[in-house]
Amino acid sequence: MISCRSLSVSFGEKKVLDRFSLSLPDAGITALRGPSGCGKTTLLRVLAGLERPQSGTVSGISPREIAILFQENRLLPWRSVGQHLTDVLPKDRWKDVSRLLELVELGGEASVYPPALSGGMGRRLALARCLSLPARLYLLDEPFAGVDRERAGRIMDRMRALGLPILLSSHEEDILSMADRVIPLDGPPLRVL
Ligand SMILES: Nc1ncnc2c1ncn2[C@@H]1O[C@H](COP(=O)(O)OP(=O)(O)OP(=O)(O)O)[C@@H](O)[C@H]1O
Repeated sequence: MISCRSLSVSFGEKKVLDRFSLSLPDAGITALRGPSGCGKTTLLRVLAGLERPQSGTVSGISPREIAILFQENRLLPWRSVGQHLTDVLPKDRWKDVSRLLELVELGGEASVYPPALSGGMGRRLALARCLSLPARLYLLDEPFAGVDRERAGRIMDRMRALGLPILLSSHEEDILSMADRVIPLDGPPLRVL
C-alpha cells in the first residue's frame, strides 16, 4: 500500500502540511479537497519526490513509479496532438494513441497543433499524455481546469473503468463528487484514510 506518514512542510514561517498522513488504495480515484493555497500541490510534489518534507515519510512507492500532471499543460506548440503522445510512448504502443485521445475526447484532433486548441482541449491533451506513461500512481493536479462538467464526468468514468490508481487535486465540488473517495486538506492536522 502507498502511504505517507506525518508529513510536515513549511515555507519560511508558513506551515503548509502539518503531520499529514494518508494511505492510498491500489486502484480507484482519490481526490484531495481544499481551498486554493491549502497545500494540495505541495502534497503531490512531495509524493512525486519534487519537494522534500521537513519531516515524515512516503512509503510503498518510488518517484520513478509515478506520473504527474502539473497544473500547467507544458505543451509544445511545434508538436501536434498525436505527436505529444508518440513522443512519450514506445513505438510498440503507438497503436494506443487513438484510444488515449478518445479517452479524453480528442479523437478527431490528432493532427492539430496546440495553438489551435481551446484551454480545455489543451488540458485534456496534457492529461492524455500523462496517462500514456506507465505508472503505479497518477498524480493529477487540477486535471479538469477549463473542462466542462459533463465531459469531465465522462473522462473520470473512463479512467475509473481502466482501474488506474489516481490521486487528483481539485477545489471544484462537481469534480470531487465524482471521485471514489475524498480527502480534505483543510480539516484537523492529522488525517488518516
Ligand atoms: N516553493 C514555494 N515557496 C514558498 N511558498 C510556497 C512554495 N510552494 C508553495 N508555497 C505556498 O504554500 C501554500 C500551498 O501552496 P499549494 O500550491 O500547495 O496550494 P494548493 O492547495 O495546491 O493551491 P491551488 O488550489 O491554488 O493550486 C501557498 O500558500 C503557497 O504560496
